[in-house]
Amino acid sequence: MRNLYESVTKLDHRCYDIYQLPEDILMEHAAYAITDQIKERFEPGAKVLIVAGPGNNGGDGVACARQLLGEYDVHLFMPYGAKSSMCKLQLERFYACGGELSENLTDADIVVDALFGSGLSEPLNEESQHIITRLNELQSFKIACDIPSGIDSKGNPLPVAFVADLTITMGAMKLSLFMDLAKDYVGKVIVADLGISSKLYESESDYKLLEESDLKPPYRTRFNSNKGTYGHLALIAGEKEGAAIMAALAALRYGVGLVTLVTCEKIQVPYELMHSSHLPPKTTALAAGMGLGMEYSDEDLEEFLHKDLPMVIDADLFYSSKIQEIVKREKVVLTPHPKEFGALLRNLNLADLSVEEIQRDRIGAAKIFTKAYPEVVLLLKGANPIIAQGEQFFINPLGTNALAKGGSGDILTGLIGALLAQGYDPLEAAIQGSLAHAIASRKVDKANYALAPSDLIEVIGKL
Ligand SMILES: NC(=O)C1=CN([C@@H]2O[C@H](COP(=O)(O)OP(=O)(O)OC[C@H]3O[C@@H](n4cnc5c(N)ncnc54)[C@H](O)[C@@H]3O)[C@@H](O)[C@H]2O)[C@@H](O)CC1
Ligand SMILES: Nc1ncnc2c1ncn2[C@@H]1O[C@H](COP(=O)(O)OP(=O)(O)O)[C@@H](O)[C@H]1O
Ligand SMILES: [K+]
Repeated sequence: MRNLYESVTKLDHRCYDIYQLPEDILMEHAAYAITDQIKERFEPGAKVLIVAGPGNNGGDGVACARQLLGEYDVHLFMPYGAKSSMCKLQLERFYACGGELSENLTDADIVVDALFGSGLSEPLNEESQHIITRLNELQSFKIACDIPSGIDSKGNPLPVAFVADLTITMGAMKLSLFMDLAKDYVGKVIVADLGISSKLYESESDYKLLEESDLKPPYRTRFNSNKGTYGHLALIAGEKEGAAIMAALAALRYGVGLVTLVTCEKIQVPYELMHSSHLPPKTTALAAGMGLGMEYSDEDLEEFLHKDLPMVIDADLFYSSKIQEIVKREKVVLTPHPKEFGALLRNLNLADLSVEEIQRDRIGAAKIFTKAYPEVVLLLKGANPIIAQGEQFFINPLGTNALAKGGSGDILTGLIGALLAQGYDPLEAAIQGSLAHAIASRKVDKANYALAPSDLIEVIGKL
């Protein structure tokens, strides 16, 4: 798990004021992190095009150009010259080392985008848009310095933004790089240490980035155990019972001892699942909402949901008035996708936001909910799901687009339900369920268009 920050300005200032590390030292390290990646990936002599802007993001690029001079075929293009004092200083050093500016954009093995970083403050003018479009067309390996130019501080791409293979972000991970709308632009994201370890550079943060090493599957450690030791998950099956069946199969695969589908009607269920018209008395957690439809009366729902059990709620229940009571309970995880989240916010009279408004400020939208219901765990689905409770926010960047298919969400509900039933607290169940879901999506040995829910269930057994 890594810290994430809205801005690192405060952290940079701590370096100047407390650690006595001036901007020059930080910038030299920032530039070297880019140089290092180029040297690791390309032989000396490779052609490097660096596009540097007028501020300190440009300064990083110019310093990198100087570090590569003599060993690589360096082309430094500066459409707006150097304006910040550090950028000017770097340019003087570049000239002193024999560097010359390029007049044009040129094809290259590697492109470094150091046009704008955290200082992007206005819409891109036509020239910048043209430059970025041209860079995006090149077949080069593309590195973004700090943040791809054209992505704003909330992670929203302007109409034109640089598409990187690798983003080297300076000092610490930024929230903006892990918003859904930025996912097609950032490529792989790595952090550059700026001459000081991350332990000293970073301060506490309420925002965390989940990593593969955070996954802790529910391995069994007790030898003297029986099915009851591992909990009993009840899933309410509704109009589209397939959704609850998939969730139930995922739950069984993720370690829960007993799984029962609860339904008003007699349905065919796979032989490994149980089936009942009542909530089993020893139920340890509930999952409800997926495929529920509108066939249940409030009384039916009351019968199934009356106990104060840990529960994960999904899909159709976000549209039901029942949710107004559920969010007041303890041990609740909600797993809406953005459209369902909009409905939930309206249902609770918290806000009236469109899907686009939610996606442009996912953290802000999540905060509207967590401020009103700080006990409830919210998992806002998406390309990079956000898991939030109170003031804590976790982002899971590990899932792939293979998950963009009907049924993926049902599997997630099953995984979270399985962990709740096995005694995980709701926040941990949501984090661990989301990690298992995302990591499984990478382990399915199929083309990314081919993933079916059953493939995910299979792989979940081999994490
Ligand atoms: N502060 C520090 O100690 C460090 C800063 N670093 C770098 O510094 C960057 C931030 O530098 P700055 O604050 O100078 O900001 P930037 O370099 O990101 O951008 C500011 C410059 O771009 C111009 N500008 C902004 N938006 C524009 C637009 N849409 N069209 C045309 N011009 C535009 C501004 O007028 C200003 O000249 C970081 O992203 C990072 O790359 C790193 O060197 C690490 C250390
Ligand atoms: N492009 C993507 N990258 C990563 N994860 C994704 C992507 N698209 C969808 N997912 C994940 O897949 C699941 C889809 O859930 P949902 O939209 O509820 O689908 P369904 O209701 O059909 O099961 C969510 O967990 C979401 O985070
Ligand atoms: K940049």
